[in-house]
Amino acid sequence: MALGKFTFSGVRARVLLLVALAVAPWLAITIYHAIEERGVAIDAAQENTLRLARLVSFEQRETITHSSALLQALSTLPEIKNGAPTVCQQRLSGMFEGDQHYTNIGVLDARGTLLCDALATQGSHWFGDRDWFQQALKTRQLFISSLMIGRITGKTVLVIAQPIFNENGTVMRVAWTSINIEWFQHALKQLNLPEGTTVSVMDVNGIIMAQHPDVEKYIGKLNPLAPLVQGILAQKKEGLGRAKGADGITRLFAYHRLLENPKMGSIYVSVTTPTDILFAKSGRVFARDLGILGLTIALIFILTWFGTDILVLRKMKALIQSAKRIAQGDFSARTQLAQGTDELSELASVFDNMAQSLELLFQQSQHIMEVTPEAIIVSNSSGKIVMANAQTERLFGYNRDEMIGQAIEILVPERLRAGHTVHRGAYMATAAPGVRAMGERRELFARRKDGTEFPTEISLGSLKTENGYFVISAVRDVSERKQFETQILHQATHDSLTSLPNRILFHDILAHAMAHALRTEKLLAVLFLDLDGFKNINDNLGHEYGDMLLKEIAQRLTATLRKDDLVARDDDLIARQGGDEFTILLQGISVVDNIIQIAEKILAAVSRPFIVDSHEMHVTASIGITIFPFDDTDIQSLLRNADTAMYHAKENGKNNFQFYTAAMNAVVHDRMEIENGLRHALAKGELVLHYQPQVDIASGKMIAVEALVRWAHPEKGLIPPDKFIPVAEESGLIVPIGEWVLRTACRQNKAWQNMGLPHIRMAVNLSARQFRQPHLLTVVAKAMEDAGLDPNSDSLELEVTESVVMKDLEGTISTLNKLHAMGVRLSIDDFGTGYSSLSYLKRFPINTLKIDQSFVRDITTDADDAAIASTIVTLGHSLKLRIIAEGVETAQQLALLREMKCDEMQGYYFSKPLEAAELEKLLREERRLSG
Ligand SMILES: Nc1nc2c(ncn2[C@@H]2O[C@@H]3COP(=O)(O)O[C@H]4[C@@H](O)[C@H](n5cnc6c(=O)[nH]c(N)nc65)O[C@@H]4COP(=O)(O)O[C@H]3[C@H]2O)c(=O)[nH]1
Repeated sequence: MALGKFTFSGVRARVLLLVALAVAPWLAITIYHAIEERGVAIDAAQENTLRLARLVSFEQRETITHSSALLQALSTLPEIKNGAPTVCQQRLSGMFEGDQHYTNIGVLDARGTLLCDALATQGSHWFGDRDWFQQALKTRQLFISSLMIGRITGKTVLVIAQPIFNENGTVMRVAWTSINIEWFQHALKQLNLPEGTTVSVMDVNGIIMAQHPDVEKYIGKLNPLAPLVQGILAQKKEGLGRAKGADGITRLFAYHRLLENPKMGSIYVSVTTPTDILFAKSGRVFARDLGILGLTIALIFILTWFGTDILVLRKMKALIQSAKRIAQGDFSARTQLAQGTDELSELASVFDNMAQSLELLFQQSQHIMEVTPEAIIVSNSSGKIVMANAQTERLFGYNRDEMIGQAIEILVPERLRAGHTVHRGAYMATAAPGVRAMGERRELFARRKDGTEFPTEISLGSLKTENGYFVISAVRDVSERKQFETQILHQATHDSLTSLPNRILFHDILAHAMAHALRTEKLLAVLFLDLDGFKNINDNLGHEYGDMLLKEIAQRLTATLRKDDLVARDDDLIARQGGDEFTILLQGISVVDNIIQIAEKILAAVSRPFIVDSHEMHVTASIGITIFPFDDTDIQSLLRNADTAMYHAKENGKNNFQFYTAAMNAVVHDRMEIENGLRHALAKGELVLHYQPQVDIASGKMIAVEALVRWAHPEKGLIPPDKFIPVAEESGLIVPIGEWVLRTACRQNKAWQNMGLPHIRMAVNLSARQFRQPHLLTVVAKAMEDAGLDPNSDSLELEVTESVVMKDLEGTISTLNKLHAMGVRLSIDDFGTGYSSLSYLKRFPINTLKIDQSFVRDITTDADDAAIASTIVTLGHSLKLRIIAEGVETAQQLALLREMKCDEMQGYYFSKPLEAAELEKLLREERRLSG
């Protein structure tokens, strides 16, 4: 909660609530008092009003009493009681002259006929229908009428009737007098009434006889309160009430019955006063009291509001601000509140002391961090660096500003960053709230700002708080230790003279290699090498020279097995067994020829002279070879076998290698014979070319020949190419041989052309090594040019096997494009045996696909082979290529291929490969395909 902002749960609100609770009784008492006051005022007003009603009633009753007394006195007079009408008339005539109060006085007989009156009214007048007459007869006592118009005077009057009895008590006559109602009015006018008060006198029907003030307005009209009052008066003599008038004003009214005996008729007085006026004073007092109270309370609230701020909130604000700054790491924050004895001042003082202790503690820990020999790095939950010490700067080469806010992975080599992020996530996922002590040690390569890497040991700890999760890493550079360990390990596993792996490491690696070879179904070869003539050098030139020679030999062996060698591999290993003995491990061997090649290279390398300190030294090597798993399956036996084989090599005249088994040695023998013979075959002119026709299936015409090399060995006769081409390929002899074939074939074709024979294409095979030789394009161009072949005459086609073109695809495309540009047709040999990438096939500028003869051989009997052949035809045609099938031997095979729409054929069915002269005959005959 931010202080200063008002909230209902804040300190200020609570204080205000307390104040409100404190003033509430005061407010309640004031209101209660005001209500009381008002009650008293009402009671007093009611009392006054009723008193006024009584007073008016009393005054008005005088009129009636006076008139009744007059009438009763008259009734006792004999002239009135039973005198003749004339006598009666004499008595009454002029009786009220000059008296405003009465309009008349008269006597009626028992039937209501007028006998005499004061006005001496002439003629017969009957009042038997008048209520006052009938009531007087009926009640036999004085009766006062309601307001009415006098029949004789025509004035508004109130009549009082008095029955007159004879001795028997029978009503003989009725005396009456009519009172001028102005009499009542007159009496009212004398009253001095309070403001708003109205006094009315009403007859039995509630008709207003007199009123003060505003008499004219209401006289003769029905008082709206009359029914209410009459109802109450039927039971009581007087009363009080409150009612709202038609004008919307609420009035207090008091009423009083004028006559004691209701049977004598009913007149009553009513006094009304508007309640507003009555309660105005008490209301004013109440409003004043409430106003004063409100102002006082408001003042108290204002004082409380600001008082809370000054006395409490400012101190609390200072405390909170300081606490926040400390939470943000600013330990210099203090409340700066004056000393005091109150609780808040005491709290502030305790707080400041605590802050001071924290600051000291922080400074101490900062100092410890700065002087610690380890790089301390603190990172947050998103892996961003939030703190680093001086040692971090020294160790990583960044200054702190560069590191803060960066991902911690900037300190990790790029290749390890992704893994580091994963491990960081895993470490954080296991975090529990609180402190995880430093301790989890890890080893990791770190990266300096300049990109260099170094090994580190990292101790990890973490802190999980409400403010977040932090990982603390203490990083130590362990380069020296690692170097030392590596050195020790190297010393233990390497020969100190040559730095080659020693016997121990060789055994170790051999054990792993054997397991690996079994899994991958490859061969291993262990070569045991012993120098021939080393002892002489040691004896004659001394150990120093011997040592130097051994170092040189180690280097040459290493260079021989260098990484880019065609046969040698990365994981091949040379070790020094001791003295002049070396062991070599060759891995991933699939053909024995590879071992032979390497052994030959080693022999050649060792036998080259060494010049050490201007001394020329000659040594050779004897090598024994054993093959795992053929010869044996355990390390000791393998090494013993190789050693034994090495002795055979020594016995065999040194400077040679021997396999442990006789069968292997026979293979080596044959191969070496071929290789040696082949070296001279070219010079001796022992190589010849045979040509095999290629025929267009649709026309049956011979359209090309394939040049196939043969070795006419002086002793062994004609040797087929698959016996010597692989040896030539491995030894590199294929390059000069291939060039000879190309040149010979081009010349032969030109010779046939010169003879005027039908034009045919000459197809020549290119081996892998030939295809990759740097001067291939020059060699081809030169061969065509020297032979005089027209590049645009479709005279030369080069056949490259599928496996060759599918290696180094981009290089292949480039070479093929260049050959194509030279006007050479291109064909893919043995198609279907490799794994062609069809997308690349599209990009090769080739003309022909040659279905391998392994599919053609069983095409009529094996549905799979037929399907493959048919697919190749369809695929080739979709790529606009011509398809040739090789190895076609039967009419059935040809028929099927024709059905498949294969374009060309080559095979014994048409012709075997022939010498040039024989082929010339075919051309001359223009031999065609039958069927
Ligand atoms: N069973 C049977 N075989 C048939 C039939 N028709 C042809 N052949 C044989 O099939 C081979 C076709 O040659 P290739 O696939 O290029 O296979 C060639 C080629 O890869 C390689 N070769 C031959 N001459 C040369 C050359 O001058 N240079 C290179 N680099 N390799 C060559 O030696 C391989 C074998 O050549 P050759 O022994 O001459 O064997 C030839 C040929 O005599 C038949 O109907 N039935």
